[in-house]
Amino acid sequence: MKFVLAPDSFKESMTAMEACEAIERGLRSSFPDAEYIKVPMADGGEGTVQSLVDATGGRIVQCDVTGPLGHPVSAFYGIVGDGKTAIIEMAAASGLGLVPKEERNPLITTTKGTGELIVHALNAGVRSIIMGLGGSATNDGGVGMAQALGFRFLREDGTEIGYGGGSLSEVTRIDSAHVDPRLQGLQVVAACDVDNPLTGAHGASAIFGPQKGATPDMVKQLDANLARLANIIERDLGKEVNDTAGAGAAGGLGAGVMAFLGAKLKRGVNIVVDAMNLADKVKDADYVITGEGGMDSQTVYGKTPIGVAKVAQAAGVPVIALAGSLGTGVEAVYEHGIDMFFSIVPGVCTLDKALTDASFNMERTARNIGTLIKHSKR
Ligand SMILES: Nc1ncnc2c1ncn2[C@@H]1O[C@H](COP(=O)(O)OP(=O)(O)O)[C@@H](O)[C@H]1O
Ligand SMILES: O=C(O)[C@@H](CO)OP(=O)(O)O
Repeated sequence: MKFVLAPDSFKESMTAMEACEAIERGLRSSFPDAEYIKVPMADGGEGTVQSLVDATGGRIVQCDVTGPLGHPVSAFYGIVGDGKTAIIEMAAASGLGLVPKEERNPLITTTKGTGELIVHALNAGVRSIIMGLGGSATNDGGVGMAQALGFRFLREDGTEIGYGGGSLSEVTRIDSAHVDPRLQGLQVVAACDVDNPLTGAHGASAIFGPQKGATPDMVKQLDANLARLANIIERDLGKEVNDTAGAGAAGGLGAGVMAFLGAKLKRGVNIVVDAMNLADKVKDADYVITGEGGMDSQTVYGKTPIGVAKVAQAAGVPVIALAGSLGTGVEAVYEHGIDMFFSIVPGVCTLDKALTDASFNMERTARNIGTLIKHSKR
């Protein structure tokens, strides 16, 4: 018997690896000698660094960088086991969680710290980067990141603009003469959590600006500034970034990584599926078990359980999903390769209690599933 355990992290209760371990403990009571392949998954959002580090025997690197408001913050990134690839979650350096609610203002917040994480990783000798986009406090089109890497964004009079989405109204040209030479030959893939374009009614500013503190007037200004940046990028760097799906992720950092790092944008879970060689691992499995904290009608839009289910389905392996909460419309997942899903929560209780008991609840549910499978095989 072979089980592939490929859950996402359960927000605020279990890392993906902890979820794998709890599932394995539960199944082992019926299948003590089965093969358990633990594949801690992620979709490019929070937990991606931890999952890829855990899966590859890599390490987490802590470092101080410029935070979204320009003050130092303590951030981190991961280096996978072979030492050649870094995993960066932009939110670790430039995330909304780093800015108190009353100080949120995308006119001034910068992605410079994300660029500093890249410099740190380059100093550590990496040749490729997987970058998770989402959860940002910024709307600067990745200009702060690019500034940290040596790009200069110049005003009419040749001086450099300051930080934030507001300053982009002053850019008249981009000077690439002093860019870090190590960017040549660096491979970057960006894991986007959304597929919005850079600008317009569905763009970064209109859709995600308000949650970062933008008023309706600010949204207009930010949107116009990103459109201006896209035009200057096209003229000075020869890259068309506005309409690519994902360009609007993380306040336009999606566009920025394409323009300044030559990055490819992908759906986050697909990047992790590739990085983990999931297709190889599920080939001869009897069951694939996936899951995440909450599953609902949104799960089918590229979340981890669906990304995992697609791979399992292609290999003809049945998929079981385990979740904390099952929300409205979760039945949609049946159409996307998930054969059955279960909540691990035993009954009505507070969220605090469900989060505290997560690993016990997971183990018990997995144990019941294991017993059912064992008896069905008689
Ligand atoms: N062990 C758990 N039991 C019950 N609910 C949980 C558990 N873990 C997480 N949740 C709930 O599910 C929500 C979504 O979690 P998750 O799907 O992991 O996050 P995201 O949607 O950001 O990927 C959490 O905010 C929490 O309310
Ligand atoms: O950072 C952002 O602008 C958005 C979209 O990428 O993130 P989230 O989906 O976490 O709101």
